[in-house]
Amino acid sequence: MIRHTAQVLLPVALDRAFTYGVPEGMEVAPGDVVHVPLGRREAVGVVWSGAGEDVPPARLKNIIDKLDRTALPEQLIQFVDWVAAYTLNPRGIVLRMAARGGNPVEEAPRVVLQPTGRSPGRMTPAREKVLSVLAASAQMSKASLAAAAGVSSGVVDGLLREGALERLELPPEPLPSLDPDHHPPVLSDQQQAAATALIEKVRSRTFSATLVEGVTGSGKTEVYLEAVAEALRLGRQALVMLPEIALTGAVIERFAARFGAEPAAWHSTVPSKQRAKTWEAVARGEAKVVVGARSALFLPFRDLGLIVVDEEHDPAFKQEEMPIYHARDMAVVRATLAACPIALVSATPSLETRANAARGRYDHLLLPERFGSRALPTIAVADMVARPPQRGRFIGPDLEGAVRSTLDAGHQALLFLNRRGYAPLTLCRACGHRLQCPNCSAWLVEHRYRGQLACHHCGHNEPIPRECPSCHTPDKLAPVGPGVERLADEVRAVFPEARLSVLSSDLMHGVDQLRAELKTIAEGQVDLVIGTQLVTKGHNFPGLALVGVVDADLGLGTADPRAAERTFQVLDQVTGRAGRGAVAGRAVLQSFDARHPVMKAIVSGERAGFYETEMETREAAGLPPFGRIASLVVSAAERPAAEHFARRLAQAAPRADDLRILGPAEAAIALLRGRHRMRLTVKAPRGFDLSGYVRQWLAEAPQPSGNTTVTVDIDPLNFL
Ligand SMILES: Nc1ncnc2c1ncn2[C@@H]1O[C@H](COP(=O)(O)OP(=O)(O)OP(=O)(O)O)[C@@H](O)[C@H]1O
Ligand SMILES: [Zn+2]
Repeated sequence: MIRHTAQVLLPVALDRAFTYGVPEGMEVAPGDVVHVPLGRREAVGVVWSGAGEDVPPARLKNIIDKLDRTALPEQLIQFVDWVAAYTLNPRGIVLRMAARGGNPVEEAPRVVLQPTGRSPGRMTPAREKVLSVLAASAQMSKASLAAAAGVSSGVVDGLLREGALERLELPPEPLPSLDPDHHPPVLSDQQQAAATALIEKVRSRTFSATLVEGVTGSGKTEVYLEAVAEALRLGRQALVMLPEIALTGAVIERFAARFGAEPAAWHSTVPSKQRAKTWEAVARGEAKVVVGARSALFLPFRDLGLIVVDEEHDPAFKQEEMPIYHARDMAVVRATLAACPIALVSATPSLETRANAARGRYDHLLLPERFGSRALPTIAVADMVARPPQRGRFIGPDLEGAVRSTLDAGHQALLFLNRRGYAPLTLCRACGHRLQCPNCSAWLVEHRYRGQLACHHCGHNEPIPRECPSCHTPDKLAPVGPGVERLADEVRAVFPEARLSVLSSDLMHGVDQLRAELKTIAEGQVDLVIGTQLVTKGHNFPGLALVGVVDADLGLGTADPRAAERTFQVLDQVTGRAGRGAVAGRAVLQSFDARHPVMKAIVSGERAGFYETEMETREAAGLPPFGRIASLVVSAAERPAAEHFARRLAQAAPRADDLRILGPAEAAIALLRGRHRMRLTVKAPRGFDLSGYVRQWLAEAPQPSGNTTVTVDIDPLNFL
């Protein structure tokens, strides 16, 4: 007899699916979530399509049972396979992203009380009050009934016992439905044109990709909300992806104001019970709009009608841990599979997306002006060479003057410094020793508020020592350079009267506190804000008149080929927080290199010119978006092992036309979490199948042994 079998993919670091027998009487289809035996354990897996391996009947194990969960849609299965094949992550690891819903929790029914019409044995004033409250609103929960009547719950219990009230179980409350016409805005002509174009795309029910490029404050959010509304009208689902979960709070409020109810949120801090509910609601097509971080891309949408990637240029869309993938790029793939439009939204698009628009692969919608009568901020560079700050200070005279006049006028100012902690480096003034992480090639960052030195790469923490660990001289350790904590000290000394808020991820206890703080700022209860990149993204602080960038050169001195692009994006975005309300905005950029093309572009607002020059530079160097890159990082506990294997790997690389392999070279962070790292960089022309090439290379090359590992990053953003 031929036994019926099924392929089951498990959410673990394996690429292949396993073959299991299907017991008599059980029916399974691709996407079904099942329990299977795995060694001596039990595991949850997903029935996959395609062939598994042949298993001799005697060794074939049966599926244990099928879970009571909505199956993963066919499209999600295809998507997992696609992402795994492109990124070279094992399929099981990618599946784990898609199966994150966890087990659905049986929802307790809502219990309410209602009158039976029978009178209690004895009537008291308290009992009368309860019954009269219920007469007005037929059903209530016990707690709210007692509260509304102003009696103890014992009174209600008495009425239940005597049969004057009865219990009723209601099904769980349905999700609030979003109304596309709840509160539509009046759009400007420019906004309306863009919105109409997007709405047309949603109606067409085919794949298209559109870059929505609009200056900060042009109303990009308002525009894509119209496309979301159209998806709602068609009864279809929409996914809106944001780079930062701190942003979701404000965005969800805007959605709620626009549609009369909150969309579903999906990110790492959503409690697991809620996640399970949301996962199911998305799978059943009941959750129509999801606002989430990159992992929302792996939700089991039933009928996806639109994807929006807001702040599409943001590097936070790239997940740097397993599975390594770029959520913006994979979102385009997802839209292709779903045959729906995708909108990539930004004030400063990535060069990749702009190049796709220039090649005509993406449509390009422009919003060149701010909404209403608001203007973009005027921007000036404060030359730190010509007019340096006082010794030991970081705010120069130009910026200090600008802050002072802003505060005097009763307006808000923001000082941006993308460095957490007190000082990025601690040095011994007796012997010159620099305090370094024991596990990484990185300096330890002083966090004075919590009295620790921390490594921002591995999370290592140690108390701040009193004496130098090298020469043992006491009290000679000195901070070098500023972090936001040190800047805060300076600000307190220079502007003692200002109400100050310091926004840095490590100073906030969770997303809720951060959101509360952002709200306080938006409401104008703070005069001066000091913030890291947390404050640059998409926030609306209506009273903010001045943005001061303390170190505008910070991102430029790196070997990252995208350094100029990144700096341009960050500076445009952070200066774009100024002047969004009634007061005009301005920005001051402190720079030691005032003539740098990035500073010039930001000051003059010559965006097109900047992009053109950057494109030319990239093209000349064969870098993305004109060429392709993959990187292979070999790491091992011992340096010689990493070096040796990296060399053997390089030797085993198949020859290919136009393809170059650089390295192995020591990675910029040569030691990370106690592992030595060597980097191989593959450069290929655009259109080259890099995933296929690297897959073949790794299959034919010697396999790493011991603790040596190889991490593949297709289209890397991070070159450290
Ligand atoms: N048509 C409109 N009617 C009323 N208010 C609008 C309209 N368009 C934009 N606004 C308001 O202008 C501000 C900026 O709009 P929005 O946040 O959508 O811009 P954005 O382009 O997404 O900005 P950024 O890229 O800087 O985050 C918001 O407070 C928004 O409510
Ligand atoms: Zn470290």
